[in-house]
Amino acid sequence: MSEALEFAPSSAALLEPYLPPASSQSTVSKPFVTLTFATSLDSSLSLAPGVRTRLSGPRSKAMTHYLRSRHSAILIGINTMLADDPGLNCRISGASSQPRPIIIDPHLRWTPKRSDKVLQISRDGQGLAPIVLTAVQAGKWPENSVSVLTEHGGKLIHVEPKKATSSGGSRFDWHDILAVLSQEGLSSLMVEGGAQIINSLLDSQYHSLVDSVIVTIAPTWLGEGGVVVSPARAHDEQGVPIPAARLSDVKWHPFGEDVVLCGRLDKK
Ligand SMILES: NC(=O)c1ccc[n+]([C@@H]2O[C@H](COP(=O)([O-])OP(=O)(O)OC[C@H]3O[C@@H](n4cnc5c(N)ncnc54)[C@H](O)[C@@H]3O)[C@@H](O)[C@H]2O)c1
Ligand SMILES: Nc1nc(=O)c(N)c(NC[C@H](O)[C@H](O)[C@H](O)COP(=O)(O)O)[nH]1
Repeated sequence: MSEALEFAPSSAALLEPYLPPASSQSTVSKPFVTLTFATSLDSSLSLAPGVRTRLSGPRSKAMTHYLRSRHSAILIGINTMLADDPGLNCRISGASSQPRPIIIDPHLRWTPKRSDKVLQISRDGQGLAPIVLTAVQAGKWPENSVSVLTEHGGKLIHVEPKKATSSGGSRFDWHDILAVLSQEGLSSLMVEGGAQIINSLLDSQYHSLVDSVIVTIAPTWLGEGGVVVSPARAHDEQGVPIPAARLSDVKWHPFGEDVVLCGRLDKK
């Protein structure tokens, strides 16, 4: 169905200090959280909302798939789901485990169809069916969405939103998202994007939840109008602007023409 990727053990060793422990614990209070994405030099994830844009070269792409093999779940926002029709599986040859896809879809904009790539892949035994986290109450879930997801081994879970955006959208608290994933027995989570998901997790109130950050930087500028990672401004007690987030414990590793930045968020 799709190409098998190779990732050398020597490259894997470089990432090890930033990855969840290999032995998975059966009960965890909070999943190990890795924030990971591919960005351009102007901090864009894609050319425009809804446009799938290849940034990673073959070696950093294989790196991302290796990360997928090392986490029990992979999380994306609904815009990414609708824009990319992603597979959300690990395509490293001989991968011993597959991550559980988690889709953040507060208003149930996704109508699951058997032709969606993530569902085809789960039918083929090449990956797992998604869990969709939604603000919609169980009694209001479309029957067809429930049956298509259930048929594949996926499901919907209600999460109570904690705040609303200026445009009336519901926002979850990341503590609540992680609590649900712990209850599902998922001990590690790779947050893959898109930009709204990443920007919301980079809010200073959530820095203590993020265990590591692994960013692929591609040698390209996407230009104005891109989907940009740029978290909300932070301020000190006097109201003076301060950096929104900073990494320490930083390592830079070239992978082909890209560079992969590993670090840990400074806790506020
Ligand atoms: N380069 C990369 O690594 C990468 C990774 C992922 C996605 N992408 C690209 O990013 C683009 C999509 O990004 P985007 O920013 O438009 O959308 P997104 O994927 O971040 O989804 C945004 C939606 O997710 C929901 N959401 C986000 N945070 C939430 C929260 N805290 N609580 C509840 N709901 C929340 C909201 O409904 C919001 O409208 C696509 O073009 C995709 O191709 C690139
Ligand atoms: N690492 C990375 N490099 C990229 O150049 C790129 N565009 C993404 N984008 C991440 C986003 O989540 C996509 O939707 C999935 O990468 C698609 O997932 P599949 O490959 O179909 O499994 N991620």
